[in-house]
Amino acid sequence: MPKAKIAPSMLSSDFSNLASEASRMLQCGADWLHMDIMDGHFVPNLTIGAPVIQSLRKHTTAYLDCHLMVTNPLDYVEPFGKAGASGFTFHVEASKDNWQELIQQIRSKGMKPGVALKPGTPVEDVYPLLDGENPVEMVLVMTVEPGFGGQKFMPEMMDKVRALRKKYPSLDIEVDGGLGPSTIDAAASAGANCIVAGSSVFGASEPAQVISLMRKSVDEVK
Ligand SMILES: O=C(CO)[C@H](O)[C@H](O)COP(=O)(O)O
Ligand SMILES: [Fe+2]
Repeated sequence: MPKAKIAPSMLSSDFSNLASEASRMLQCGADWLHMDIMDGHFVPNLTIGAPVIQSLRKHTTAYLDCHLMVTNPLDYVEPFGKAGASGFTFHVEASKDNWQELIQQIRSKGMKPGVALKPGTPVEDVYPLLDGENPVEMVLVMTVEPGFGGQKFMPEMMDKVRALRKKYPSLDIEVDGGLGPSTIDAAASAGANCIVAGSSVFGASEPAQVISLMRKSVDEVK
């Protein structure tokens, strides 16, 4: 299984101090910064867009792992590429008829393509995006309904992670929603290696300890 990537979700940060919150997380040992993009339509919440990514990019060289919970992901590819996004993960539910073009465009703008799936979406729906000649490089398995931080982890989603890990041993598999010290072992043993964690990291008195505990749990899985 690929190495652990711990990605604090900046959704739980103090947005008025985004650059310093980002550098605090990197100092605490974060590998990636997870950026939640919500359009108020695909999900019932509105967050940030390309201008904020562009502003943050001026302050850090870190990998910006962008999770696009938007109805028309193709419209976001060019602005996010220009803004300096590193990963561009779109939802399979929002890309039924244009995922091939999406993947190709994301790559052509220098970003790493990923696909996300909501709890109600069967894992088989992402297989075509992994089996073609231009596959995505990461699958994000939602472990809560997308839209808000601070929700409860859905352990039944681990069946999807296990199925993906069995079929794609070297794939980056990300889990997102309700991850923290009490749920990391379930996710790691199922085969997840990219771990998004918002409230558990930002709510901790020692975020570095939470990050290192989660990394250890993933990297100890054989
Ligand atoms: O995509 C998301 C919500 O749609 C967030 O990344 C996720 O909820 C992280 O927050 P927490 O760790 O608090 O659950
Ligand atoms: Fe997310």
